[in-house]
Amino acid sequence: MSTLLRLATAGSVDDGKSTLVGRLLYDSKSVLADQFDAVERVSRDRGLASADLALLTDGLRSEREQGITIDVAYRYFATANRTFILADCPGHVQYTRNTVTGASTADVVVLLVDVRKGLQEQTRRHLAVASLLRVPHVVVVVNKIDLVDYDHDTYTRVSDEVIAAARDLGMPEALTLPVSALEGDNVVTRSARTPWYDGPSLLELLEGLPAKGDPDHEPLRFPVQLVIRPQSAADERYRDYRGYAGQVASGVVRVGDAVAVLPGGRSSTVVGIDQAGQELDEAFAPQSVTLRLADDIDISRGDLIAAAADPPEPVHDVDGTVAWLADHALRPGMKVLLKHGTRTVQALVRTISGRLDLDATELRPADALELNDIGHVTLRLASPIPAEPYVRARSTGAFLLVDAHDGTTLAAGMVGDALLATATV
Ligand SMILES: Nc1nc2c(ncn2[C@@H]2O[C@H](COP(=O)(O)OP(=O)(O)OP(=O)(O)O)[C@@H](O)[C@H]2O)c(=O)[nH]1
Repeated sequence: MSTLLRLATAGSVDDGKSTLVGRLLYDSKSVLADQFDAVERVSRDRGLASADLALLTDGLRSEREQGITIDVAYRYFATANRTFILADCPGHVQYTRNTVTGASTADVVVLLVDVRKGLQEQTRRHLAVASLLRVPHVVVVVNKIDLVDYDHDTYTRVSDEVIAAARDLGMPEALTLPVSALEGDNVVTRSARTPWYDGPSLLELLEGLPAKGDPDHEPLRFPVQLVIRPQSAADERYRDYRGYAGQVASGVVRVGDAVAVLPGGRSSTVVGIDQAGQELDEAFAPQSVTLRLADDIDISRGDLIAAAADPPEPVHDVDGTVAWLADHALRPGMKVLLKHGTRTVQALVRTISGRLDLDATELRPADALELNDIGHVTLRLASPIPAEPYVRARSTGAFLLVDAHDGTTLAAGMVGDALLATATV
């Protein structure tokens, strides 16, 4: 089993995310010497006394991609014990969009709080999003502890506040720790300046978190990205070749497995699993492979190959919890595109059944969802999708709402009443 850990950072502007990530990369020796030289040079040019580690992170952000990752940069780094994929979300105004994007695939969210400010509205919002997205672990870094002279009581007050808020949002215990990203206290090594804290450093904590669940216990979900049929294969062996390429979204697929193809519902058996010219006996999430089936079924991009014993039901109506990410409001009657796995269908917003009130942690009636609101909606689809509750399957329970005209992402959504389940726990 891989010990890969996906982490996302979140926090309000200036809480120190860039500095923390830079410190983590630098102190864990994940930064190349030439990158650090460049940071020292720029810091000197700007008249700073010491290297500004936030510059390491800003370099990372310039690697932004298009589309859904537009506001999030990903970076791999590794220690002797574990490989990490870091989704770094800038803390500007549209914090929810970034948090949702980064956190939707994360095993752990590292949430920063400035010890002098304590729990903020945005901290609550980030906790709510992490809770909705069922991120397995939340680590709250109580940062800038150097600015309160490493005071134990101040830390405890903030830590207690955060833990209570997390509990109100139905989250399992949030872990908290005192940190100075600037000075490096408790980031990679434990600090002598916080003798009252006997827990692990941030890196030790991240290295020790349990890895993702065993894919063997999850049902197979394989969204088809591409149908492969060599038209003029010179080699006779490939003349009748027909394969379905994609990425295993969850579970394991083995040769001989019975599968259902959705939304049509036809069933078949896996007779081959190909990957880069090799034949495999099995493949598991998140491997990209090509499946061959025993029967000649009409399958196209956007279909879902699922375990025959446990297939999701294709539905025309979807109840969902959405984080609204657009500047214009979401209102009933609006027409959008819904992207689910590799399938895109037209959708009509029928009702808004509520908006999450973060202070009361409950749903309140609403006519519209504004930028960064989290709410519950019902959607009618032009053609069915095999949707299943997000609480059951994170990979196939998630969807995006997209603007039909310009393709921008309007909302990140989760099938089902994740909100109510969360808010009433
Ligand atoms: N004293 C002290 N200052 C810190 C600490 N961490 C960050 N800072 C300072 O706080 C300011 C903001 O830090 P950044 O890392 O840029 O903040 P950010 O949250 O990443 O902000 P964005 O990149 O805009 O999202 C900078 O001046 C940092 O040097 C800390 O632990 N102690």
